[in-house]
Amino acid sequence: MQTLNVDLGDRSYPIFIGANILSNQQLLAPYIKGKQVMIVTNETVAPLYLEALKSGLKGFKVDEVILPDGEQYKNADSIDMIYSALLSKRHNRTTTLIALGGGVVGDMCGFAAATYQRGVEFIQVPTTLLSQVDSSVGGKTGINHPLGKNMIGAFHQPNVVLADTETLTTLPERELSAGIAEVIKYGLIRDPEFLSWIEADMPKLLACDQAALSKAIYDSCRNKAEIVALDEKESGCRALLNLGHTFGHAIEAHQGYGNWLHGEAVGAGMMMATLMSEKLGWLSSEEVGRVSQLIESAKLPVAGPADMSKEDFIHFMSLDKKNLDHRIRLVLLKGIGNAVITSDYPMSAFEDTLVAG
Ligand SMILES: NC(=O)c1ccc[n+]([C@@H]2O[C@H](COP(=O)([O-])OP(=O)(O)OC[C@H]3O[C@@H](n4cnc5c(N)ncnc54)[C@H](O)[C@@H]3O)[C@@H](O)[C@H]2O)c1
Ligand SMILES: O=C(O)C(=O)C[C@@H](O)[C@H](O)[C@H](O)COP(=O)(O)O
Ligand SMILES: [Zn+2]
Repeated sequence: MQTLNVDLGDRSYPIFIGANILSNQQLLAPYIKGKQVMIVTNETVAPLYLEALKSGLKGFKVDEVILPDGEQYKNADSIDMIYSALLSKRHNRTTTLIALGGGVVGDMCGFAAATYQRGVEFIQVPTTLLSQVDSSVGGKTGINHPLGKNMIGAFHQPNVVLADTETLTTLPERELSAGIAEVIKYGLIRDPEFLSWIEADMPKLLACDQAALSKAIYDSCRNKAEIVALDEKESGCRALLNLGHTFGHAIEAHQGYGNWLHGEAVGAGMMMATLMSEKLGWLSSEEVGRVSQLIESAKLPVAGPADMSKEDFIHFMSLDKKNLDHRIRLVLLKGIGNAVITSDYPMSAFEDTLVAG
């Protein structure tokens, strides 16, 4: 088992990465302050891992709420299901929520924890590659709105993250690829050495090789933990973790949540950010080719939906949370491993990218 720490002073917490750890009472119990526990999971994950998790919670009063499965259910109705379960089972402020699932479950569980009785504690037990490399770390929680992705939420850090790599053995291939999008992102924004490793070991990642996945998870979480420690609430460098997301969130919202997986939209979005960086003279055509080859090798899309117009992109991107002064702020690449956030670019370069996207 590997351990990382997210350094946030008296709110610091560990990330444990290893096989068959989600039923380990020694890892869970120290991060549950009271006697009550509410497990938040969904219809797909519950039959796979709920009983294993409960076996590591002996002596606690454990309840569970099983949500419908899908990005389209990352909404207020699902949050209300969690609140109703907590209230009907008389959970008080000493309760601890446990998110058992991917990023959708984790974001909603975290938001319910941030808001139930003005805030209770929670634990992340991520079970997709994407949630193990990204969503379970850093405290971004929330739900979608029809007008935009993740538009309602809160920053609320977990007490601990248990990334059980054994759970990835049941993950569909399409979901594995979606998680690799966020892994590639760390290499592109700040870690060129990691990017070279991803390129070389892509076949192992796609084959669900445990050693390769463990390294990808560790190095992704290391990158994310470093950024979160520097800029927890995204007033600066944390925005770089949004590479590809301004385009990608527009794709998800336009296509209807759940049609494009988040990681697929991010893959297409990172390609669009790369192409725009080339138009600004910041990337060479060889570098663009390298990024395209890498995203494609992960079985991810390298372009947006054919039925999405320039106006569709602008409609959703103009609502993005990073925007200031009515200018769309984009994370672009001034080189491989060198991301910047800017709204200072020629509109022609932006619009040409949207048309090509
Ligand atoms: N908070 C953050 O920092 C952050 C970061 C990245 C992404 N996100 C959010 O995360 C979401 C995407 O997360 P995701 O990619 O994990 O999607 P997801 O949560 O929808 O999970 C993907 C699918 O895999 C299923 N599943 C989960 N674990 C499984 C397992 N072990 N075996 C088999 N099936 C399993 C799920 O039920 C679902 O059908 C998006 O809403 C995105 O906005 C948040
Ligand atoms: O943790 C962050 O910060 C990220 O940007 C990680 C992203 O991969 C993730 O999709 C996040 O939810 C997007 O943030 P948002 O603020 O644009 O919703
Ligand atoms: Zn993301």
